[in-house]
This record gives sequence, C-alpha cells and structure tokens, in this order.
Amino acid sequence: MRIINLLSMNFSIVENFIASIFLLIVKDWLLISFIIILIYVINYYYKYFTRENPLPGPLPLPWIGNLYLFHGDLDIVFYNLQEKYGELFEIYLGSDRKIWLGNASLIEKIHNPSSKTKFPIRAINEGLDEMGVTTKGVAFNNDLVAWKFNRRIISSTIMVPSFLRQFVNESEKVFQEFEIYWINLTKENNNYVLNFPDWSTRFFADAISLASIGKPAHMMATQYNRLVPKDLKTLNSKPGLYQFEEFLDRIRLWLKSVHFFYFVPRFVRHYIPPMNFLYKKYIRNITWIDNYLIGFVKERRKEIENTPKEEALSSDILTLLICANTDRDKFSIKANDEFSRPMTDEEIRYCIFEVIGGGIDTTAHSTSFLIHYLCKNPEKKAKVYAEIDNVFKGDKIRPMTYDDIEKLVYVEAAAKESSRLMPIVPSVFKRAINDVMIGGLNWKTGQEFFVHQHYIHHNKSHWSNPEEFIPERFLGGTNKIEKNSFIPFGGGIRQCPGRHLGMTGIKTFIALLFRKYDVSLEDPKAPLKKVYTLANECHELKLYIQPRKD
Ligand code: HEM
Repeated sequence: MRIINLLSMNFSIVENFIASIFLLIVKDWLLISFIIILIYVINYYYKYFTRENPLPGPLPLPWIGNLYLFHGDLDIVFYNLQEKYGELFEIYLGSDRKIWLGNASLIEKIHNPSSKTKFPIRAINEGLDEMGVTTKGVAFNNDLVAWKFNRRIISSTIMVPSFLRQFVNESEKVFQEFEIYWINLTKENNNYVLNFPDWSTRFFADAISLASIGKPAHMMATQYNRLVPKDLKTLNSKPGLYQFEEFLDRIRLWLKSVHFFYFVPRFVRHYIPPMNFLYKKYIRNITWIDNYLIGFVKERRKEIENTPKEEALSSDILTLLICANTDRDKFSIKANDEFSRPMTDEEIRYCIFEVIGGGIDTTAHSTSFLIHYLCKNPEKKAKVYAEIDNVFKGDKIRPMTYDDIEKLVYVEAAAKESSRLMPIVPSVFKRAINDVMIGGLNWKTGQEFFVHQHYIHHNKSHWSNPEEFIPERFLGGTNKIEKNSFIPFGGGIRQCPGRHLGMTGIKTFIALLFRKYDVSLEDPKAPLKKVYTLANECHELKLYIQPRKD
C-alpha cells in the first residue's frame, strides 16, 4: 500500500514537472513568436517609412500589404484609389511596391516602341512562373527571344489584310446563323429581349474559332438549344457540340486565375485553406486546357502532312502557324535570321490559346459596351445608321467586304470613344529592366508600374467632358488626341497584336447588325452593367432587335 502511495506521489511529481516544463516552453514559444512577429512588423514599417521616393497611397499591413482592399470590382477599386491618391500613387502586395500611373505624360518611357525600351516585360512573379506563362507564348513571356519569335509569327498571320478580309467574310456567315436563331426566338414573341453579351461572346467565339482553328465552335447553337423546346433544337446530335463551351469556360477560369497567381503569395496559395483548394483547381484547369489544345495541334499537323502539296490548305491561324517557315508557308512568313525555323507543337499550342483567350471576350464585350453607349446617345446612333446606309447604299443583303468596313470611319470613332470610356483592359503592368526616371523620380531596376488606361482615359487634363460619349473626338480636324492619352490596346513593344482584328470584328458586327436591324434598350434608363475579372466585361445588356422598317 505504501509502495503504491509512493509510486502515485512520484507520478504526480513527474507529471507536475512535465507540465511546468511544457508551460515554460509554450510561454517561451509564445514569447519568442511574439518577439519574431514584433521584429518583422517593426522592420516592415521601418522599411516602409524610410522607403525611397515615398508616394501617396493606402497604408500597407505586414504580410498582406494592401491586399485587404482587394474585393469587389478591382477596376473600380483601383480607379477610386487613383482618384483619392493622385496621378502617381503606390500600393503594396506584401512588401512588394507597385506604382500606378494615371497621366499620359508619366508613361512616355513605358510606351517607347523601340526595341531598346527599358520596359520589354510585364513582371517577374513566381506565381506567374508557376502558371507556366513566363517562358511561353506572348502575353506574359519574359524570355525575350522566345517572345519575339512567337509575336513575330502571330503578327504576320493576324495583322495582314488578307487575313482580315477572310475574317469579315467568315463573320458574315456566322452572323447569318445568329439571325436564324434570333428569328426563331422572336417568332413566338415579337418583343423578345436578348441579353446581348450572352450572344456577342458566342458570336465572337464562333467567328474567332473559325479564324483560329478553322472549325466552328457552335457556341450560338448551344445557347439557342438551351432556350428552345426539344423539337426546335439545332445540331443537337452533333458530337462534341458542348465541348468548346467547356473549353471557353475553362479559358475564363484560367484568366481569372491570373490574378490569383499574381497577387496571392506562394505560402498562402499552397497551404492556407481555402486558397490551397483554389490553387489545386486552377492547376487542374491549366492541365486540362494544355491537353485539349495539344490534341488540336497534333491532329492538324497530321491533316497537313496528309494533304498533297499541290492542294491548298485552309487559312486559319492554326494552319498558318504550323506552316510558318516551312515549304507550305502561305503568307511567306519567312525570315533569314534565328527566327526562320518552324514552330514546335508546344509553341503553337500556347499561341493559339492566347489568340482564343485574348481575342473572344475582349472583342465581344467591346461590342456590347459600344451598343450600350450608342443606345444611350440616339443622336450618335443615328449617325452610325446614316454612315452604314451610305456605305451600303441601303442594300441590306449584299456580301460585306473588308473594304466596306474600312470606310466606316464614324463607326470606328464610336468604337474608339466607347473603349475610351470603358476600356476592356483597364490597366497593364510593366517592369523596368534598368534604372529609370519617371515622374521626376529615379526608380531602381525591377520596379513594376501599372499603366492605368481607365484613369488616363478619363483624366480631365487630357479630355474635355471626359464622361460624355463624343465619337467626334476621333474624327481628326481640330480635335487633337494627346500622345499616350488613348491607349485601349496598350502601347510600347507589347502593344496588342490583335488590335486590327479586334477593331475589324467590332466594326463588322455593328455593320451587319445595324444594316438590317433596329437596336434599342429594353429599359432606356438601364445603367451600364459591368464586372471585372482580368478584363472589363459587360454583365447585362438587354436589347430589342427588330427588323428595320425603313
Ligand atoms: C477589342 C479587343 C482587344 C483589346 C481591347 C485588347 C487589349 C489588349 C491590351 C491592353 C494588351 C496589353 C498591351 C500592353 O501591354 O501594352 C493586349 C495584349 C495582347 N493582346 Fe489584345 N486586345 C484585344 C483583342 C485581341 C485579339 C483579337 C487578340 C488575338 C488575336 C489579342 C491578343 C493579345 C496578345 C497576344 C497580347 C500580348 C502582347 C504582348 O505581350 O506582346 N488581343 N491586348
């Protein structure tokens, strides 16, 4: 009994001893952690308050910087911040400082089109590295030799008039399909209301898919099938009908994930729920897209190999890229330098991805915004109708040509004014690869800048009545557009290579629609409804589209 008592006494002594050691460790650990955190915070704010070139901007928090402000429509968030802190302000991502530029005079060096520019790349960012985009394609490629090679071949295919001519012809065919669906939908209901962005994104998906991979995407057909009873459905037995829709949804998810990879620090991305789940989802998405597209490239390569040399090949971008710098190079995309080799499947896959990802929603939403502004400004809309009627001499059905589209100067001015008011890409980031002087301050190599298109487009020092829709600004004459104040397609050596294709697409669609139809808002008072992902998108635009009576 005594032994048992002694044993239990000993046990409680041991237990107490362990407990007190444990408490001591925990207390010390808390104390040590607290000291580490305190040192980090002091160091963070010491660096912040003694930084070179301090600029106005919101106070950053340790670890997250100004990430706490990033919610809702980020385009509006950044616009309001620029309004609050002025034309030159700063924000922090963790401890990384980004400088925002809201005046055309501040971006002169960034938009220098010379190959010796100090701004040839967008960003060095481990998140983008992890996405796999910084060594591939065009848009985020930091490998300047690879970028130049890809960009040169893409530009030689999509910027030439023969390609644009074909694009106008194909767009007209796609428009005729759109009309069939629309006529069927309005048969039952004369006052049928179309949510236009649902259709414009599908119209441009179909048109750009034909132009880029030479195959119809059937995106309008899938939408139509959703809206009509079973017996009216079209193409419903076609295999793979819904696959392109999944592909496009995945491209949109990919675009959304760019912000995630760019802004969210690696540790949070990989280990902190729910971010780590999102991370896994985005990585799976990237793999899916890669596999889907490589299939297209390999299949087309085989088709080309099996086509006799004397037989003409189609002129879609995929075929042109595969044939570039080979003996089947239709557009003679030949160069006698290190860029004269053919592209690999991997290079082609990524370039096609960028054409589809960069071309469809940008052009479609630009068209939606333009229609919104035209409907809100009946006097300007009347001028658009007048110009179209003048070019086509009232003929509503003759085939449309690229030459017709080139004559639509007022439509182009209206498209430019719409993209001034609501730029699809509201800001673009660029990184200095040398020390550079901007805004009268010296900035070190590696500093990243955001060119704030949306703000510059509304800056009163460049534009009179900046909130008004005045296409006449772009008609020349006494109206002078200040250098770098109108930049919907960016500028410098990374300016958008799809700008002619985009503008041709917008003008062609407007000509096709307005030549035959009266277009009006369901609710004339409806404000512009937009959302921002990686670009501004028209969220809702409810329209009546009725055959013209004149
Ligand atoms: C209205 C339609 C479009 C708008 C508003 C638009 C806007 C832009 C902007 C602002 C940039 C960044 C430029 C810079 O860094 O300064 C860009 C880059 C780019 N765009 Fe577009 N874009 C449009 C259509 C297209 C189309 C149709 C394509 C493809 C066929 C395309 C492909 C690209 C590519 C590949 C880049 C990256 C260029 C580089 O980094 O060298 N875009 N676009």
